[in-house]
Amino acid sequence: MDFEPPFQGACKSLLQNSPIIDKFPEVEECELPVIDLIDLDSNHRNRDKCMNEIAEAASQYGFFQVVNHGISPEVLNSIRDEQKKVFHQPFDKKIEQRFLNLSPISYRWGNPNATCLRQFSWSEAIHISMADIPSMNEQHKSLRSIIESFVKNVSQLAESLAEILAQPLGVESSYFKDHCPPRTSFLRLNRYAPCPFSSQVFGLFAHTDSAFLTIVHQDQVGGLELFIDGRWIGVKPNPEALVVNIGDFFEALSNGVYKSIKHRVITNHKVERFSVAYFYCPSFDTVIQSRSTTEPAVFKSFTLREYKQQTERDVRELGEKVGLPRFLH
Ligand SMILES: O=C(O)CCC(=O)C(=O)O
Ligand SMILES: [Fe+2]
Repeated sequence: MDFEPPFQGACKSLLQNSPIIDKFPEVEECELPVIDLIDLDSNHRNRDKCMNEIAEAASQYGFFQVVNHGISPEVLNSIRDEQKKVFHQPFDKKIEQRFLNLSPISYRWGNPNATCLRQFSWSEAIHISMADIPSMNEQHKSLRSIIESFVKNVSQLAESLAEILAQPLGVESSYFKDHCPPRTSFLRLNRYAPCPFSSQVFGLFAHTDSAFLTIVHQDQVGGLELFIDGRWIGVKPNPEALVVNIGDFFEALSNGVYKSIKHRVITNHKVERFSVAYFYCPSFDTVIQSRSTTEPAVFKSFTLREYKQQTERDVRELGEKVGLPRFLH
């Protein structure tokens, strides 16, 4: 199929040099906490309870699901359809310098920096900076317009969740409006191709997200796994829900109270999988400083620029990001 990236060639030497793993151990599937956001309605008597549930899930699991999130099924289905169409374009087209008229390297596949099979990702992604959306190609009008609708909704959701999570930390209510202007976040369209080595290669290797929080719309194929209490757990897809996870910057801001949990995606032998992830991020010069009235700061303050530079260096030299441990006091 001419849309498929040459995954097999790219990870051939990694496959040869890696010890043969019979199979990834079977993981248990779990239902993440599901939080009904209808309760956030300002007059609702359950509003405080709902806010507590969000903060509790963020500190216990770092991951939760939300229903009644305000994004219509039509928008969610349309973005899935458009995403499918764009990934099913010829591979040669996708690797063109200015594919969709986005910044260079917006289209990514595999992992050119992988030094071992564990770091390879049998997937492709289009990483879209919010700042790039207005310049997207005219011939992809329908993709652009559905991205705009999705982003309009998901960015509001991200801001509300962030404000709720900020409250118990004593972070001023204007913090996110001030530091996360609309242009600084990212959208990532993911496609996980069927993989003949599904017992040995990941769809997306284990990582934490460089964001305040991430909101994921996944299809019903499944494959997302989280590392909780020393073991990997599979997330059972819920068609009504979006998945929310805490990223590194909220873990740092909250002085380790909210957890940025390692997660990965396993491949599927037969079917392709799609997901859309929205990364709620601050501007480059925002200083992220751990807030706590009672505990000493666990992390040194850093700007997003410093974090990104450190991450890029680690990926170049080690094949993967080290992340927050680099900034421990
Ligand atoms: O595909 C998923 O479910 C998760 C995607 C993800 O973790 C990411 O894009 O950072
Ligand atoms: Fe992620």
